[in-house]
Amino acid sequence: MSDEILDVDLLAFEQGSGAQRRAVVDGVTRSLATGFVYTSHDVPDDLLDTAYGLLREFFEKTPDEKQIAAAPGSNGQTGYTGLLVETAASSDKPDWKEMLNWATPIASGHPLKRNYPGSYPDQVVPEAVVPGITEVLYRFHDTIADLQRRFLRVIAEGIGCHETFFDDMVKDGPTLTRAIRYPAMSELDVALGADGEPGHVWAAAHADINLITALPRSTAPGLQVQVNDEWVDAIPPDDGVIINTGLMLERLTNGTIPSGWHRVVAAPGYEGERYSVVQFCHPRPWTVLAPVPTCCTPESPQRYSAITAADALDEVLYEINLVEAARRVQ
Ligand SMILES: O=C(O)CCC(=O)C(=O)O
Ligand SMILES: [Fe+2]
Repeated sequence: MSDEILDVDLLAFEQGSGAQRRAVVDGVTRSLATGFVYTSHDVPDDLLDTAYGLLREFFEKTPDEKQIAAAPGSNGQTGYTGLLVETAASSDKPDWKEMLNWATPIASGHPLKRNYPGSYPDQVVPEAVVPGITEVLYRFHDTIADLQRRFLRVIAEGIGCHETFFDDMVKDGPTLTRAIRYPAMSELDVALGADGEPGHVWAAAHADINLITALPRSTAPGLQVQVNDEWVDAIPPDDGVIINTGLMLERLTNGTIPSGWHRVVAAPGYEGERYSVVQFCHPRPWTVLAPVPTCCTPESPQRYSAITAADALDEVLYEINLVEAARRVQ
């Protein structure tokens, strides 16, 4: 496996010459052997600053105030989820993190919402505790979602599909934005009490379920990627966005693009908290995830059967402990 996470220029793919465009496709294809790539972008800095500022204001509220933004019945797909709930499929120790999830609402009569209400819950945002946050969160969501749609065009070319292959697949998809606060590790013992078991980390090793994930900014190091059985720090260049691949893309590409395994751990000696906002780009739930013909060859025969995106997501939500009526880890 190639072991380097490369830095590419999405804008050169969109605006450059044929040779520049090919160089970006080539760089992305090589880098995604690790499941990760860094890219330049055109998301305005002040949008990131404003969103992160308001999110910090939210997470600094009292636990009771944050609970106002909880959305019972949504299985963590919108609103606030408290500390020590989400648990990586590979682990039985919940993550030391709290989070706020949101997505842009679609019309209630839209067939996607009628057929897949679980994927399109009515949005719960903390407007009551942080006035003005709703508009910023939705603007942030739409801006990053558009960046992901554009980045998928590079990937489409890289796998020999038409560059617009993913456009329809993600239009009105249940793409989810998630703000995460990881408290200082020193606070964990207090939270767990005397019976607490060791072994919790900020986020245990996992691969994301979706197509690709964008990570525009974090406030401290901690994200690590598994490359050739070693954990390496993911440190994007200044102003770079991290993109990582998920299990749905691995299935669609017949394993040609593996999903990126990652975890979030506090660096030894680091005593602070960490904030990050990530966005999971999802295909529409009715998408049948079957390997594309360009990725199935005599040397690489079809490895995966087909499954709908809705069913694939349902299975993972159970595995990661977000199904409220069936928590695997209490
Ligand atoms: O906080 C990060 O940098 C990554 C978070 C993550 O991997 C996730 O929420 O799936
Ligand atoms: Fe992740």
